[in-house]
Amino acid sequence: MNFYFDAAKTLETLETRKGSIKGVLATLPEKNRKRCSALVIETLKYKAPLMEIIKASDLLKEKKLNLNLALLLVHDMLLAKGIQAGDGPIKQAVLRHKTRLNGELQKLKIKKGVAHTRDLADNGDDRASLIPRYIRVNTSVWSTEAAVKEFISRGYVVGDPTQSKGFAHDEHIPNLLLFHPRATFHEDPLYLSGKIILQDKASCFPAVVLAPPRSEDAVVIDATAAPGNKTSHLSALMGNKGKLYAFERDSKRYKTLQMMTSKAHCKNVETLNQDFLTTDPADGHCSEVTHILLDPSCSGSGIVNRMDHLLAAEQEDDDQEERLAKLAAFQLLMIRHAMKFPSVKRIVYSTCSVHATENENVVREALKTEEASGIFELAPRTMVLPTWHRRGMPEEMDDPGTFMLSPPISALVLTCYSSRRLCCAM
Ligand SMILES: C[S@@+](CC[C@H](N)C(=O)[O-])C[C@H]1O[C@@H](n2cnc3c(N)ncnc32)[C@H](O)[C@@H]1O
Repeated sequence: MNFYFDAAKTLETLETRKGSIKGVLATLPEKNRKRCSALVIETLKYKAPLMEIIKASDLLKEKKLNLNLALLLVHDMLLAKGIQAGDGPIKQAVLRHKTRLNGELQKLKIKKGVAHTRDLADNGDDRASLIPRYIRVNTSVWSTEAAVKEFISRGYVVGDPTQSKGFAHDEHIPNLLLFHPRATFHEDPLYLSGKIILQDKASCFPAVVLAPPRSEDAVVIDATAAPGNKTSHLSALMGNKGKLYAFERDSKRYKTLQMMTSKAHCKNVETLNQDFLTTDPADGHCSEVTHILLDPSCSGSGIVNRMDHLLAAEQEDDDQEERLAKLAAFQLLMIRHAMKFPSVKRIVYSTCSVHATENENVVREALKTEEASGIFELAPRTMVLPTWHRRGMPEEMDDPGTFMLSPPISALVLTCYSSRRLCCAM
């Protein structure tokens, strides 16, 4: 039954929208991760009909059950191979309602006019199936030329990634390859050994825009690092030289960060299970930091994948506004803190949100603060992926001439750049 408790806890975390489904599942204990993830995703796909079925029954009158646990157990009892746990009071409680729950399922299928139970599923956001599978070659381990040769030796052809065996170089991000959307590399030895990183294009923007120095005396901070894809990207861009301090305040996510940076062969990274806001910018190595990446917690509203779509519909408007305002206040605090580092030349702020509240508005406010005054300004387009076609929402900024850069789907990148001036782009 522990397995169901873990899965119920995961559903609970997802309700608080503290991260994407993928991110939250990555923090599950490795032992049960695969099985637990599959159950959570399947249950989310059927969440609406399962809720209807459970509510129409008396199941929740059973004292030992909360809604999430009930969703998982009813899912397995009605839609899978049965409850995978030994006999115990909780399993017995659900089994007592089996006939009624089954009856409600049949009624629901008639009401919805579907012949098969699978037709009740929410199969997610179709746009996700059009996004290429992106692979970042981990240049800390090998070169992109070697990676290309390896894929060609496996029968892949450089060219059109919409063909099942086609792949191509990304036109904006160096060392990023595009494959067919259905290509999977999760079990591939190249992925398991850290030679390739599965990282979407938008998520690669911040490290490239930060452009950290590639020298032995470089001192860089990744302020909000777990799970660590941007950390390993920064480390690779630094040529694994100098020092990259990676902060993560959440202890569970910190473990993932340690695992990911070790798997990616990052030798210049020092991970710190610490709140970035508690650092003293004037202290020790902090005073030498020249580049900071800030990719703080956000609403995740810009992430398009089949799974996160399953959570999207649940947010009420009022709740959302309050939540966004809270996130924006925290994000502003993080930028203000980063601006206090005395040697910092460039700050990149990025989110995977599509809301101006968390993007343009946060930057606009950041630029008005005393920390920014006379020191930081927005980066011009020439410094921030100049060939990228989109620049965010100028109407949301005080200076409509400011260039902003927004990827089409997954993330808004805002770059604050300083050489005693701050530049920014989204
Ligand atoms: C959006 S995620 C970062 C994703 C990461 N940059 C990557 O690409 O893999 C934000 C992370 O920041 C952490 N975090 C939030 N506030 C923090 C703080 N004040 N100090 C350190 N970490 C923080 C969260 O726990 C979360 O793991």
